[in-house]
Amino acid sequence: MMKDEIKEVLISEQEIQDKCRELGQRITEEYEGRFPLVVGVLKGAMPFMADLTKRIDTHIEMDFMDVSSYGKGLVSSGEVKILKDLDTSVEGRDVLILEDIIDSGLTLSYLIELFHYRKAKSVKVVTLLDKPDGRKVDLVPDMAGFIVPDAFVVGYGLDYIERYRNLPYIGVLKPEIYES
Ligand SMILES: O=P(O)(O)OC[C@H]1O[C@H](OP(=O)(O)OP(=O)(O)O)[C@H](O)[C@@H]1O
Ligand SMILES: Nc1nc2[nH]cnc2c(=O)[nH]1
Repeated sequence: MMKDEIKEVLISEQEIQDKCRELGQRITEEYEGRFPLVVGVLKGAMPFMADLTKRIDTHIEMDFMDVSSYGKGLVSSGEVKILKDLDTSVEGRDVLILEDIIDSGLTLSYLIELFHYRKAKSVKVVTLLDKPDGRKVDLVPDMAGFIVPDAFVVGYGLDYIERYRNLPYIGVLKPEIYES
């Protein structure tokens, strides 16, 4: 079974759900009456977007972007390519980007710059996981769920070669998975 391939659970399903409730409350308070555009970054942010937005008790608009850093697998190359753009204009909007993880920070710094260039009124970032040790650019999220160590994590949207996104928790894989 898939769960037998996990060496260690770092963040449990319950901890993730509790964090979504807490972040949802903070977002509700901050964005009440502002009708923000909440942008989920595919594919990784999909489970977080689904759970977190249900905890936001004010009107929001949801949209998605699919960006890919070239070089799949364990290492990000730093080049970002738009695979699916927003359906909505960000001009004059309060944009809240939802990410599953910030590692090098390259994906997000690209998106933040892009949304400012497109004349968003404000651009903020909420990430479930923050891996500060992986940073290649100076970027601090406005809200972060959990700090994770400098290890490759999977689950709850995060993949290894497109697998493990459907795990309900965050964990690290057994070393033999990378060898096979
Ligand atoms: O801070 P960075 O080093 O840029 O890494 C973070 C990005 O990497 C992952 O996405 P990926 O490009 O693997 O696409 P995916 O969400 O479709 O798996 C993750 O979902 C973040 O978007
Ligand atoms: N699955 C996964 N994707 C990432 N993208 C950037 N860092 C990570 C990570 O630790 N795990």
